[in-house]
Amino acid sequence: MTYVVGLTGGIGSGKSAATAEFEKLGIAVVDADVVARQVVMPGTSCLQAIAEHFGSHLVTKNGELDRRALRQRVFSNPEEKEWLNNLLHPAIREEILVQLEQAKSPYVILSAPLLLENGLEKYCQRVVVVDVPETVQLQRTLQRDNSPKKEVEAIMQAQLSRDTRRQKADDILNNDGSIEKLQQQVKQLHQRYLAAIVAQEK
Ligand SMILES: CC(C)(COP(=O)(O)OP(=O)(O)OC[C@H]1O[C@@H](n2cnc3c(N)ncnc32)[C@H](O)[C@@H]1O)[C@@H](O)C(=O)NCCC(=O)NCCS
Ligand SMILES: Nc1ncnc2c1ncn2[C@@H]1O[C@H](COP(=O)(O)OP(=O)(O)OP(=O)(O)O)[C@@H](O)[C@H]1O
Repeated sequence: MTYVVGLTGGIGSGKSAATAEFEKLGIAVVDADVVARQVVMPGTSCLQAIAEHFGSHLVTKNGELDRRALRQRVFSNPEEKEWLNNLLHPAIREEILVQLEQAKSPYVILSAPLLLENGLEKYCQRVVVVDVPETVQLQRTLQRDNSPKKEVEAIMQAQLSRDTRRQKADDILNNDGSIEKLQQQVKQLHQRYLAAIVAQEK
């Protein structure tokens, strides 16, 4: 399999902003959040299981998952979050591995908010963490999602702490500055990963 760089960070840390920069550099990105949407598309067994467990009202009239309703259910009830994770994480992992195999760029980014929580780093040669203070996470997510503060805080509580994530990182992207600063750091890491691949091939 191609050289895999795991990219993670808490909600609203800037994973999508960072992966967009890697894509501009011609690097394939496998995004767990995108895969998480694919596995609950209309007609999937996962969506059927969610409707059977939580109630058919979680499926909209056009047959799609009511994501906001499910978000409210699972992040206010740890047992329900556990049930959903146990259903979706195996399906997400399976599809991630398929997409990693299909990647054609010099290395591939596996972006996952729960990369470390779900042990996905075992598929990665290197792990980069997008790091911001919790206050910045909260402010940016509230602005982007227009979600209740308690809900975003519950999601943050369901994820690793900032310190634990930083300790497990091989590389850090500091994203508490401008987007331009993030772009500069991504370009530097890109050169390092290309050099690491050349060194590995020798
Ligand atoms: C609950 C759902 C439907 C809410 O959907 P919604 O569109 O509102 O949010 P979205 O999927 O974009 O997630 C927003 C952020 O929430 C965080 N998050 C999502 N799922 C989880 C989870 N199970 N545990 C902790 N944080 C999570 C991540 O930081 C994610 O980037 C959705 O998050 C979901 O299906 N989660 C379970 C699948 C999962 O664990 N995805 C993460 C893959 S690593
Ligand atoms: N350096 C930055 N300066 C200002 N705003 C930023 C910066 N980086 C990201 N943002 C904004 O903060 C919000 C969160 O960023 P982004 O969506 O990339 O985070 P994420 O980690 O992918 O979030 P999630 O875990 O919810 O998928 C977005 O609205 C994004 O445009």
